[in-house]
Amino acid sequence: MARPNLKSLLRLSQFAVNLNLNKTTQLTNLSKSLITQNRNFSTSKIIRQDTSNNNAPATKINFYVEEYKDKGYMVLKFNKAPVNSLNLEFLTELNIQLDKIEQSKDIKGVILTSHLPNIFSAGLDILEMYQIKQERGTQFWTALQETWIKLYGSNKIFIAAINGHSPAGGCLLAMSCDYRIMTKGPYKIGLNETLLGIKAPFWFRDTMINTIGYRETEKALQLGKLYSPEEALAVNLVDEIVDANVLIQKAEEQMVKWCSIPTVARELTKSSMRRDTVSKLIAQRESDTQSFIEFTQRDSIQKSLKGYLEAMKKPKK
Ligand SMILES: CCCCC/C=C\C/C=C\CCC/C=C/C(=O)SCCNC(=O)CCNC(=O)[C@H](O)C(C)(C)COP(=O)(O)OP(=O)(O)OC[C@H]1O[C@@H](n2cnc3c(N)ncnc32)[C@H](O)[C@@H]1OP(=O)(O)O
Repeated sequence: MARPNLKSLLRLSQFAVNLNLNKTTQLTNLSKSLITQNRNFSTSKIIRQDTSNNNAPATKINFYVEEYKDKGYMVLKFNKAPVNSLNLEFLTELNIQLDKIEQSKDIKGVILTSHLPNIFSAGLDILEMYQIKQERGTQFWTALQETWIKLYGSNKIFIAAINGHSPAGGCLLAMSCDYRIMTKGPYKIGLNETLLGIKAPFWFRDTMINTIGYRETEKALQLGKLYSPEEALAVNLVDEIVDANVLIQKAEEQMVKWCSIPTVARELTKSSMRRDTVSKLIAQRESDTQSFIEFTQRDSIQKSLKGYLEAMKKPKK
C-alpha cells in the first residue's frame, strides 16, 4: 500500500471526511483459541472464522514462543502478518500468554519481539474501530486495557527487542516493558495519535511520561512525534540501538543481567514504581471504555476512519 501513515499523516489527519467506501468491512468473532506448548518451542494458534467462507476457517499462528527454562526466560514473537496490528483475537491470545507467563515459576523474564521483518507492531487494528458494533468495541477495548494492565503491571522482566516500526499501540507495548532495544534503520516509534486526529488515552500518556519524562511527553504527544531509533535513544524512549543481526543477542545479554538481580527486591521495586499508574486505569476502566465507544461511534470519526482505511489500501506506486 502507499504508506500514508508515516509519511503523510499530517495530510491524512485533515483529510476528507467525504469519501464513500462501498465496501463494508466486518470482523468476525473469535471462535476459539488453541495453545500448544512443547518443552523448548511452542506456537500459539488461533482459529478464526471468516464470514466470506464459513466452510474454511483459517488457522493462524499469531505467536511463536521459545522457552529457555534452564536460563529462566523466554522469547515471545508476534507473528500476525502483515503488521502485527492489535485486534481482539490477537489481544485475547496475548492475554492468555501473559497469564501463563505470570503464573510460571520457571520464567523470570520475557523478550518481546516480532517474527515479521521490519515491524514490531503497527498498533491498534484500525478495523476494530471502523463500523464496529458496541459489543465488539467493548470487548476490544477491554482486551487492550487487560493487555496493558498485565504487561505494565507484571512482576516479570520484559525486554522489548524492537525490530522495526512501532507506532501508537506498538509503542505502548514497547514502553510497557522494562528495557527497550531497537534495531537501527529507517524505523519509527512513538505515540502519533494526534496526527490521526485523536488524543492518546490517559494511560498511554502516563506510560510515556513514566518512560521519557513530562516535558518530552508534552512535546511528543502534541506533535504526534514518531522518533527514529537515534532520536528515541536520545530521549530514553529506547535504551539501546543495535544492528539487526545482534538484536536478540543483546536482549539476551540484558535479560541475563536483569535475571541476576534478587527477584523479590526487584519485583517490589518495579511494583512500587508502576502501581499507581496501573491503579489509575483499573479505577476508571468502565468510563475509559465508554469514552472509547462514544468516540468511535461519532460520525466524524467513522468518516475519518473510512478515509484512512481507503488511503491505506491504495496500491503501491
Ligand atoms: C484516522 C482516524 C483514527 C481514528 C481512531 C478512532 C478512535 C480511536 C480511539 C482511541 C484509540 C486511541 C489509541 C490509538 C492507538 C493506535 O494504535 S491507532 C493505530 C495507529 N497505527 C497506525 O496508524 C499505523 C498504520 N500503519 C503504518 O504506518 C504502516 O503500515 C507501517 C506500520 C509503517 C508498516 O508499513 P509497511 O511495512 O509499508 O506496511 P503497509 O503500510 O504496506 O501495510 C501492510 C498492510 O497492513 C495494513 N495495516 C497497516 N497498519 C494497520 C493497522 N494499524 N490496522 C489495520 N491494518 C493495518 C495495511 O492496510 C496493509 O494492508 P493491505 O496489505 O493493503 O491489505
